[in-house]
Amino acid sequence: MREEEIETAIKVVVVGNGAVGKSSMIQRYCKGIFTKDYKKTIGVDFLERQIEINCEDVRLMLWDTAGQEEFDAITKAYYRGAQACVLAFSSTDRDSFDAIQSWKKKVEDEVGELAMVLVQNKIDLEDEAVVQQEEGEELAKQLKLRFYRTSVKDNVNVDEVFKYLAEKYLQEINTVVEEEISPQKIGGPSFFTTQTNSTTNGKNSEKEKDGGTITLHPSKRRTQGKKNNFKCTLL
Ligand SMILES: Nc1nc2c(ncn2[C@@H]2O[C@H](COP(=O)(O)OP(=O)(O)OP(=O)(O)O)[C@@H](O)[C@H]2O)c(=O)[nH]1
Repeated sequence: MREEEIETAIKVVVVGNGAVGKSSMIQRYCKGIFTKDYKKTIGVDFLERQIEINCEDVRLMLWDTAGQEEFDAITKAYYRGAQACVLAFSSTDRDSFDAIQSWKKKVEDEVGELAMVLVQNKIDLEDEAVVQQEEGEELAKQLKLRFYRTSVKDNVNVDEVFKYLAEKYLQEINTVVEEEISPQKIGGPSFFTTQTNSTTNGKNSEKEKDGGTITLHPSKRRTQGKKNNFKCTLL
């Protein structure tokens, strides 16, 4: 019998103008709370939550970055190593919508390509809305990103945003492993299986003698050097 234990950690950065609801979104997702008070983030903050995707444990490390430009130098350093990103704007703040492309660029300049999603927050504030749903949809189409409309206050779609990013990231990384690793090199496809049908070759993996643990090191080419090790235990 063979049992698999996989742990993946994903660094997610949440970016966007000040007061769009980045801290609130992370707090809602990780702690299940919402507060009306606005406390400007100074620099960066960090929370994490563990979820399960396709029977796989995934640890999401959520980095909350300040929206004000004065903190750009600090926050940029924290983008490095990110594997996923939330680009957030607020329904009630046109400037935050107009700034999305520049946030995207700031992150990509540091990290390269990564799993991204566009989020329109504060959809509960219908009367104060200055950005329409269609505009968000249009921008998402243009940027080729999935679009979510959230209300952190009413807890609408917040879980979905992070679940999508985790799934997208896992899909990408598993494609890398599948693309680059030929089963023949390790003596046939039955040697190693995961929920993703990933296999490995001698270069990117080690089979440790004790307990039959295999550690997969996905290619650095598509992951831009980020470390994401899959651990599977064969029983
Ligand atoms: N009505 C409503 N208010 C929200 C929502 N999300 C956040 N807020 C409020 O918006 C304000 C700003 O939220 P924050 O989460 O602090 O914003 P931020 O993007 O982290 O701001 P910076 O730290 O300055 O970058 C707070 O008063 C929140 O309570 C929402 O979905 N609906």
